[in-house]
Amino acid sequence: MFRAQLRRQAFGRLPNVYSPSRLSQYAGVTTSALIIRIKDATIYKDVLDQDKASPLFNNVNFTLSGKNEHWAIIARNSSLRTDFLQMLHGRYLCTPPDARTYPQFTARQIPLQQAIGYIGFDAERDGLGGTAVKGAYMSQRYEAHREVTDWSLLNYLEGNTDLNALEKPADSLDTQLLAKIVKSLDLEPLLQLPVSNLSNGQTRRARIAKALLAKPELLLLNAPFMGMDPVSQLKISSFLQEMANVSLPKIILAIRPEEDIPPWITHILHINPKTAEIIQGTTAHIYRSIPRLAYLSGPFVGVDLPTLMTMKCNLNSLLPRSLARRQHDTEVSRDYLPALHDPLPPGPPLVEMHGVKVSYNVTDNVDKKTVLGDWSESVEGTKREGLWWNVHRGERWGVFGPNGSGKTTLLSLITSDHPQTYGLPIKLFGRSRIPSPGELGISIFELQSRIGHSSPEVHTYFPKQLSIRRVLESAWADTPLSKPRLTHQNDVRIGAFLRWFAPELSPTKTSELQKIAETPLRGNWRRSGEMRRKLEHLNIVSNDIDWADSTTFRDLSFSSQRVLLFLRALVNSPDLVILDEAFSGMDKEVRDKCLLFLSQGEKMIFKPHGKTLNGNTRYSKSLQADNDMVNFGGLEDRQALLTISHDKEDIPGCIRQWICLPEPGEGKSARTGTLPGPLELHPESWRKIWKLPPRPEMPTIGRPGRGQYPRRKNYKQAGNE
Ligand SMILES: Nc1ncnc2c1ncn2[C@@H]1O[C@H](COP(=O)(O)OP(=O)(O)OP(=O)(O)O)[C@@H](O)[C@H]1O
Repeated sequence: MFRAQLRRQAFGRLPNVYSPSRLSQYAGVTTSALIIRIKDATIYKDVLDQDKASPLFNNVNFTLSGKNEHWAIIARNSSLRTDFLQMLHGRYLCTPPDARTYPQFTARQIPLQQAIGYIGFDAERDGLGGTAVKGAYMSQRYEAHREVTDWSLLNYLEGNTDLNALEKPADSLDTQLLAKIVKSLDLEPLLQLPVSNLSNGQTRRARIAKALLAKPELLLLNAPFMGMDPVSQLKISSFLQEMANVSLPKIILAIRPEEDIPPWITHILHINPKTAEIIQGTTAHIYRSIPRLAYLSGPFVGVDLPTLMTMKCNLNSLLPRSLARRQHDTEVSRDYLPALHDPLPPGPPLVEMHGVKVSYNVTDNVDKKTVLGDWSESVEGTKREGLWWNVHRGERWGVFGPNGSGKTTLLSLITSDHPQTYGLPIKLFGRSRIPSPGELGISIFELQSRIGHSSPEVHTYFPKQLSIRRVLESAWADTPLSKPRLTHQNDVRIGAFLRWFAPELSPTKTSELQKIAETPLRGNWRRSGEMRRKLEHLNIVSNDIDWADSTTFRDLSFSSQRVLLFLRALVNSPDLVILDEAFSGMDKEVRDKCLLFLSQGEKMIFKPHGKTLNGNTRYSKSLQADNDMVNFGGLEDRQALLTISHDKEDIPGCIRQWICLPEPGEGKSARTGTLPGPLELHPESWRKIWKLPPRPEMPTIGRPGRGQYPRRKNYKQAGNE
């Protein structure tokens, strides 16, 4: 009776999904012991939205107690995850105002800004924020020369990033904590390095360290594992668990549904991407409510369906029928490639590296650091120093390796952003950078016209004031800001790209093409003369894509900016396409659309709600394909592709060759291999690339079903007690 009363007092109405375990969990917890208490709240982005009655979240109920509970916020859409964490952080308008309270912080009079820390890696920009200085131009990252404002990582962590830093007393720094964090996050060897030289993964670790050093009571981490190699992911996850276990600080993670949910997470809050409806409870409870989540990111992640089927587990109750059927029937990848798919025969070499070694501070024996090629390998039977690697036309490479192993450095040698490209034994498109007797060197302008490149670095330094159309046009220019050399064909190609991606790029999120596709015409309308005329008319008049002139790169969301840079890398059909973390930060559906476009161009469309009886019915020929008006048909055989990603979901299905760089300082050489088909349909290959141990036995979810435990007799026979 008393318990029921208390429950009513603390929560009012019950949360959207309520589990008995959750009920008992809060019985006995007084309101003042709660860290966050949100009850029947409606959240608006700003006051104006309130007038328009378009809330971000409706009827939010959420409680974070001081108990040993660890929450993960899961949503497919990056902006939903960010908005929810920001809402927990005290941002946005809450109605009624007292529906969102922070009882513990209020009782102890700790200001919210001090009590709650937030770091976002997802839709927010990389880099170390305003507290540190990133290079002013892309190649500055790879230079050995240091400016006075090139703060070291130690300066950054200690907060000494003012020019008169020495005049500031280093009072509040907890040196013990600093030492512990630096050790646990493997930052020790990087402490004296300028922050602008850190790799993406190293930068992320540095940001986590900085946030922990501020000693918040609660730390909100948005997509902390994005861009981290699988080994670092595990290390950081167990370090966060260690901190969270003692509530120093308490941690809430926001992750994507396809990411592994760390095993120490006890509670999940899932946000529906379409309706923003919230479902929450213990992990076991959520896996039972949303079996798809258990399959995608829970204990079954990475286990292919046939293996799952053979496991002693009541899968029927776990997997929704449609998913089971789809996984079973489909024999094509997301980008419409068959499960077994031979690589293309290699053409002439585009990139030749004959013993490449990248070192910094070579004149200083103490500070000398080799970041790539610090090994010897067997080349045609002879031991040779450095990296020996060729990329041929028709090849599709995945470039892998732990954070800091030199992947971006390797690609920067190819794009020539790295100053050492000139002195190293590298040939690009058959020529060296510097002229040799009887041979002209390849110019930077020729390189730029033959390489399409999208990466977090390109994103950071790209001029944001350009219109969407100008961004695509700049693929035919010497630099993003110089005048492009355009022909009528280029214009038609740009129009085709803009139309295909109008739902992602235009302010109205609609596409004229879609409207035409839905126009009812008589007879075999998709292939009628009338349809063709309509499509041709679009190309001539082009007023359906006027928005591309009036909308700038800056106006787009982070995910759409990434889409635009991906399209820029493809639009002029360069000989070599380099996609370095090009899909990170994109929403899942958008990323899959980009992958399909890379492989099939305008030929195929994906219908998320198509019939699932036969996997192929989800894909159908496009209007353009039906009317022989495909302008871009995906990556061509004469092109080569290089992709970098730590996320297996971001690897294009066409990748057949892979190279994995060793851990820096390991002395081992790079490993190479091939894939039998799309990585998505060969999940075991991912473990092979990363040399990961076999997956542990699948844990039991919820109450064990029949046959999940060995019979008592066999159990004893096996020598167990
Ligand atoms: N100017 C420099 N001086 C010394 N070391 C540098 C310099 N520039 C880069 N590095 C180091 O080179 C190494 C390789 O960096 P790179 O960005 O190529 O790694 P990566 O494999 O792409 O990592 P990530 O997966 O984290 O993006 C890193 O350890 C980085 O700190």
